[in-house]
Amino acid sequence: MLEIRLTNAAKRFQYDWIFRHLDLHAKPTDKIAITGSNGSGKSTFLKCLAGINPFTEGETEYSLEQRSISDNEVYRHLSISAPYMELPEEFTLLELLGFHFNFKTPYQGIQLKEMIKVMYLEDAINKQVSHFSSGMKQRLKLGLCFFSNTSLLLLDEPTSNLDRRGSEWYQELVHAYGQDRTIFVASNDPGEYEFCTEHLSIEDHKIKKSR
Ligand SMILES: Nc1ncnc2c1ncn2[C@@H]1O[C@H](COP(=O)(O)OP(=O)(O)OP(=O)(O)O)[C@@H](O)[C@H]1O
Repeated sequence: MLEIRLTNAAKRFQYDWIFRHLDLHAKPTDKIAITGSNGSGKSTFLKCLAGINPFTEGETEYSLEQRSISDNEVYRHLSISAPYMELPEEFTLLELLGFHFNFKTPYQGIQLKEMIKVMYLEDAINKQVSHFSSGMKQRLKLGLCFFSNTSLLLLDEPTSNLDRRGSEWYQELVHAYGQDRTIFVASNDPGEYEFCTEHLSIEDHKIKKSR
């Protein structure tokens, strides 16, 4: 189970500070919402946590079962779903899942057939991902996240492109596959993070915490 400690973390692009002076201890199974207005830095914060962008200042410590994980190993323990993350569109669904799970272990041994059923994509098994609707792609992105055996899930606008049924499905996914994992949700839609017990709000370069 993964723990994250940030001490005095900060991010700046050129001369613009996005956030500063952040201390955070995310414990295993914590569910944390990141909120803030458009352009406040929610996605940037998730990218820093994922190691896609580096923090400008501060210390980051990741540990698994009390054992420290080096920065270049962190990616093995996390999954991210975000609007800016591309799917390999030339694959069919079955090819993509086969490829992905060559590298990641399935969560609790779940089989590809079961994943496809849970994502309600049975009719698209041999369809190229480039021909998926935006909602189908979003279910696939979230499925790849939740069905990979990683301790940290980073979800950026998780229900974008999902209809009402899809949004309810997302809640069920969190409930069925997210209980024993640390989850961060970057969002401005309360429906996406109602299960979160901690809130970080980014405004004016400051991050405010509340429960
Ligand atoms: N690579 C970059 N270089 C320079 N500035 C950047 C870069 N990435 C993001 N920014 C800036 O950082 C700020 C925060 O952007 P970010 O996408 O994190 O906001 P957000 O809160 O996720 O917004 P939204 O709710 O609109 O998705 C914005 O002013 C953005 O222009």
